[in-house]
Amino acid sequence: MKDNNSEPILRVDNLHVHFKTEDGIIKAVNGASFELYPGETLAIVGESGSGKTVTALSTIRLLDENGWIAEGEIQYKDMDVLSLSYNHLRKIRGKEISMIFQEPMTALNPVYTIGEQIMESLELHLNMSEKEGKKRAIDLLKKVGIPEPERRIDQYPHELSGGMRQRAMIAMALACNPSILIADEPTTALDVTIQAQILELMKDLQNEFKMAIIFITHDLGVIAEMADRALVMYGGEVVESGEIKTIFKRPRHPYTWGLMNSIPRIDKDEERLLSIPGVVPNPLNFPKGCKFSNRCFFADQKCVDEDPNLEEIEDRHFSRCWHIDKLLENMNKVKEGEV
Ligand SMILES: Nc1ncnc2c1ncn2[C@@H]1O[C@H](COP(=O)(O)OP(=O)(O)OP(=O)(O)O)[C@@H](O)[C@H]1O
Repeated sequence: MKDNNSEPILRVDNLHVHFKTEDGIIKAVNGASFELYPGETLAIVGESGSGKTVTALSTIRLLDENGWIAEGEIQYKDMDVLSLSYNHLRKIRGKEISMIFQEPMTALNPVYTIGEQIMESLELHLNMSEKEGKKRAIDLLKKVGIPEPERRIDQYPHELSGGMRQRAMIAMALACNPSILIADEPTTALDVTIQAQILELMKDLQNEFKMAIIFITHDLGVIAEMADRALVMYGGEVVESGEIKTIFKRPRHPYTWGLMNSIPRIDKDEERLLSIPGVVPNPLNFPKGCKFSNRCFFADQKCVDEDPNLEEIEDRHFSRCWHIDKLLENMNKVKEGEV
């Protein structure tokens, strides 16, 4: 949980990330800014291609070879990330800022045992002896809920079930007690029961390890319980940001509202699913005005012509929309059953 008095541990300001492709320059992130506070969970939400992963990975400059940070500032603790040497960056990656992914096999090496992989990280970053490392690895496997850790430590990734592999990857990511964990769709590939267990585990570990989490997901439903704040991204831009409770109670961007309406409600007799028509715009050729204008119920000529700024619409709640008034009117109509 966020400590309101603390300084941010990570600050990203006006981040622009580009990729060179045969078809031209892809503008994947277009001016994203955010802060991350110690111990909090910040969700980055949006459909596929909205720039969530690239934004998060840019914080440790982990971009594909054809990509670069075209503009912006990134500050981690008192360090200017964009001017760090490669050696310095390597010390931060995996130790202070670590990652887990949707597919654990991206992070786990199939030819080494789970124990060897955790111990390697401990040796590399913390200079631990083999004996100390093994003890810590067993302890970590226990913490992430892997039964019989003394035996499992000698198993290879393919010998574990999907849920257990996810737990092993989490153990590896937490080995050096990071201050930030980037979790990129960590539960998307798992069935609902295992998904709930992994989310619960992450919350417990966050309390124990006092780390901040950047939780990337396309599913607003997942973050309701998990996150303190959210950035909603569309077309490489933040279109709404704020406390998670505020965003769920009072969404102030038509895109967020659309995402919320795509969550099936089990507490309603009649399930109402208004999914968002159309697809995310091509990053080689964004519309001139608001990037969401061609899919928005409320768009008019102004939206097509002029790109709105991200404005603070109430305390620490930001939205990038010309027509919050129309959105509110419509939300009320839906609430009253008129639409
Ligand atoms: N190496 C690359 N070369 C070209 N384009 C890329 C590269 N990596 C990412 N992109 C593009 O950048 C945009 C943002 O990608 P990103 O992976 O951040 O989206 P996302 O919101 O995380 O979606 P997903 O959930 O599908 O990963 C997309 O249009 C993607 O195709």
